[in-house]
Amino acid sequence: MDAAGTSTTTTTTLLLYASLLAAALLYLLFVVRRGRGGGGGLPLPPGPRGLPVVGSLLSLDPELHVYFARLAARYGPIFSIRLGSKLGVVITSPSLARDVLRDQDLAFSSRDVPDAARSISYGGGQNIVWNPVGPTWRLLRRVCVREMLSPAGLDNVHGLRAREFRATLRHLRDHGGKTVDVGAQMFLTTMNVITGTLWGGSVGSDSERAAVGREFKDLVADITEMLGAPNVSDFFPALARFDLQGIRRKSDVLKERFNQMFARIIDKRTSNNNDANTEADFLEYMLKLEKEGGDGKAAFTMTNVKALLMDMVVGGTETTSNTVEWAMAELLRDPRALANVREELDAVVGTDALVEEAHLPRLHYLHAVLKETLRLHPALPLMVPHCPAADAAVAGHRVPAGCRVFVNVWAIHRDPAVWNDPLLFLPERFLPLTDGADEGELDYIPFGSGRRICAGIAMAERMTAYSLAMLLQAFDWDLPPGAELDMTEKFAIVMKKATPLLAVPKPRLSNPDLYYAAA
Ligand code: HEM
Repeated sequence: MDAAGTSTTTTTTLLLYASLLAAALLYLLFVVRRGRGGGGGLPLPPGPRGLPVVGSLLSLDPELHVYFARLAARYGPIFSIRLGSKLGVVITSPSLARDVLRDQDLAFSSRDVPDAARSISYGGGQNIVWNPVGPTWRLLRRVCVREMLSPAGLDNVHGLRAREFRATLRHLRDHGGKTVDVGAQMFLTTMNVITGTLWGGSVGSDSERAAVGREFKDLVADITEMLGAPNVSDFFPALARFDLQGIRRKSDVLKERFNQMFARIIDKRTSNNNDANTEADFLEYMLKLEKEGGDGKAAFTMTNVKALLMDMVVGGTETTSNTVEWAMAELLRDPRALANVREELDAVVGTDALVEEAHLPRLHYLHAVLKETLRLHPALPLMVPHCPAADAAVAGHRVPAGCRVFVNVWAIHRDPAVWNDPLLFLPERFLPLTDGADEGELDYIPFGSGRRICAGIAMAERMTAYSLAMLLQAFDWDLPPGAELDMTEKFAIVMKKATPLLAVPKPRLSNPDLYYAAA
């Protein structure tokens, strides 16, 4: 890290500590401490004792998934940790993950909404991710999964994906020999596919769309940073109104920028409403549902329309593009696995044609590479935390209502009791694709499980497979001269590579015209 970066980090850390100190004092001043919650007889899960008032906040490691894995090694597969006035409960075994996510799915299906997320999700209760399970959540999920994210919904916009992938292909071809930021490139492609699926061509020309894509990219990066930032308002909810670190103010600004972009896109669509060429895309479907007012069980408002657009744009982009970036990084340091992917691509597609989505079902090794990538680098290492609405019991321990339940997927996926050589990148462990993971025990859960399972699995699987296939079928890749691969992770709600993967593409298709073929 350079000097400027170090000083920014130091300032941020000092600010956090100062806020914590202020929070602790304010907390003591303003809050009458409540008792330890409804008895229930069962003990809380074991865990570090922590300090009065702040709990374990001062010993938190920014790499939260690794820190929690260390604590699990000491306290066991269920432990509790107090962070300010909040209690966290961390699950680190496949059988307890099954208990929480499947056997007691409904009891654990609420969310403890972080302050930043409340702002970004239009006050909470308006979108899928941060809504408790209920009629609104059901309606929103059904709308998305049925109309946009199901295999059939995805088939309807197959042409759009092909066009966006061809545009990326051309861009990389024109960059042949120059260094490319693989994750940033894949982010733009994913963003264009997702926004294209949401509102089709209503944003205008290609260059306008590229500009919108760039603006969204910065906004999504800022939002995931806000969601991952340790926030005093979350550790001491009674102090949230003071917004001591200004995170809510920043989140409100980001939300408003998104809001204005969505409003522009919706206005443009509604003013073109009589246009016979209006596409039957997801936005059109949502606007129709908004006019009807819902499904009779739950209302569907313009705020829901925007909150759902936010879910798709924020939930679908970095998760997908980071996975492709990790897969490329793993393959660039494993020539044997890379050669296997190539051999399969050459057998199924060859080098005289472009890879198409129709080829994907025959690319078994490539799918195994992606599964292995998500095993070692799950996009959401602690998932989206769950929350019991009432006191619950797990493995003889009390899990109090309102606490934040983390499932450490990252640690479960590296558990030597479950996986042979857990730290090695071995796609073969997923061949044939049905083997290698015990569904019953939930030892492989990159998309979660139960009611709250990722709503975008079909899209994620198609996009990651198509992206990786395209990058590897059409190009050879080298690291820039003198560069070394750095596989360090950076924890955030969506885990990143600490340093972006930079690599140099070299075209390998037999006919240069293929790179410029129309979809
Ligand atoms: C490799 C890519 C992806 C991974 C690894 C991933 C993983 C996850 C995980 C772990 C959760 C939380 C599950 C839980 O709370 O139990 C989740 C939730 C969600 N994901 Fe994904 N996701 C990916 C891509 C996508 C895409 C492409 C979309 C949509 C365009 C999407 C939409 C959602 C939504 C809406 C939720 C909230 C579900 C709910 O709370 O009911 N995801 N995802």
